[in-house]
Amino acid sequence: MNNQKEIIIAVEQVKKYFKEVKAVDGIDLKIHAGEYVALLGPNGAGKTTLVEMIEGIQQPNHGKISIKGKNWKHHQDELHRIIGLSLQETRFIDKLSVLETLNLFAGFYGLSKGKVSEILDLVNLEEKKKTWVVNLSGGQRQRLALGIALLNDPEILLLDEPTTGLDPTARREVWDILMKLKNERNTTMILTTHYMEEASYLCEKIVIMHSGKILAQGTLDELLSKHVKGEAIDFALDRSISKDDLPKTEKVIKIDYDEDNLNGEIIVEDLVSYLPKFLDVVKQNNLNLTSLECRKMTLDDLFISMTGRHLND
Ligand SMILES: Nc1ncnc2c1ncn2[C@@H]1O[C@H](COP(=O)(O)OP(=O)(O)OP(=O)(O)O)[C@@H](O)[C@H]1O
Repeated sequence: MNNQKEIIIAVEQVKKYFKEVKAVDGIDLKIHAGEYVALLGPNGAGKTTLVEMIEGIQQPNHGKISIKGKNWKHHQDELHRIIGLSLQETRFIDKLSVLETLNLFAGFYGLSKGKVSEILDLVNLEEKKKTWVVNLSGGQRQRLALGIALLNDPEILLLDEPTTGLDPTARREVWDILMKLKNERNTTMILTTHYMEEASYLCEKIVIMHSGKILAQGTLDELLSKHVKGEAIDFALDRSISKDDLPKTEKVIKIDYDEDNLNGEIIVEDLVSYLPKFLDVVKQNNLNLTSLECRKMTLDDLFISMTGRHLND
């Protein structure tokens, strides 16, 4: 579907090395107008470095980034006008209120008071407009940073870990604002995140990064159907059993069982036919299950299968 849409950001063979550290190591990426894209990966994957090169804050050692056919070297002012960004840690002036802070940034763009009140409403900070920034919660600070990024109605929004460190409710509030933007405007967004739930919920395109490279990219369904097969049974027992006693059929993809910790994971092609056989073994051996979870495969399973690590390790 996106093939017909304009490519708004093109990253070609981009590298950024810091001495021997290959922070970004040969990335190609095309982003279409109106697309929400997640750069998902663990600490040190290169997400911030990549997004900062798209933001013009860092320059690549190699390769090319073009945004609507323009580049940071020759079209800085035009790019500043169409991009809104929120860095990993936004520093505010503590003893300015929310309203004063937004007015300050609105002044840089020559925007009206009407615009500031529209943004206060959009990021749900109307009730906090007289509160000093220093007294805001983490979630409210992030929403203020998002409000500043949205002041000039950017076509492209670049967010570096907009919900890291927030509790689930505060995270959800940020997601609601971003979904509202997606439904009401044609904003293109790139966000970096460690959270697979955030990438899956918000973004149609998920780019999985590791060690400066893209491991895989696509929609959630594409990634899962292409790279991870089966369904998982995660279990824990009250007493030990030999791994050899667990049922093996042609439908089993993988069995992991830790005899010391009495827990394991079985990946199977057909959960409905396998589960009764597994429960029979539990019963025949007079064992009790202390936990049992049957689940679909996730992006974390994909990441483990490709790197041997969890996304959040
Ligand atoms: N200015 C710098 N000097 C030296 N090394 C750097 C610099 N900036 C980043 N790096 C290194 O480059 C690698 C990628 O860092 P980057 O911050 O882009 O990763 P990230 O995926 O955003 O991680 P996080 O999720 O922790 O923010 C890391 O190994 C980091 O230590």
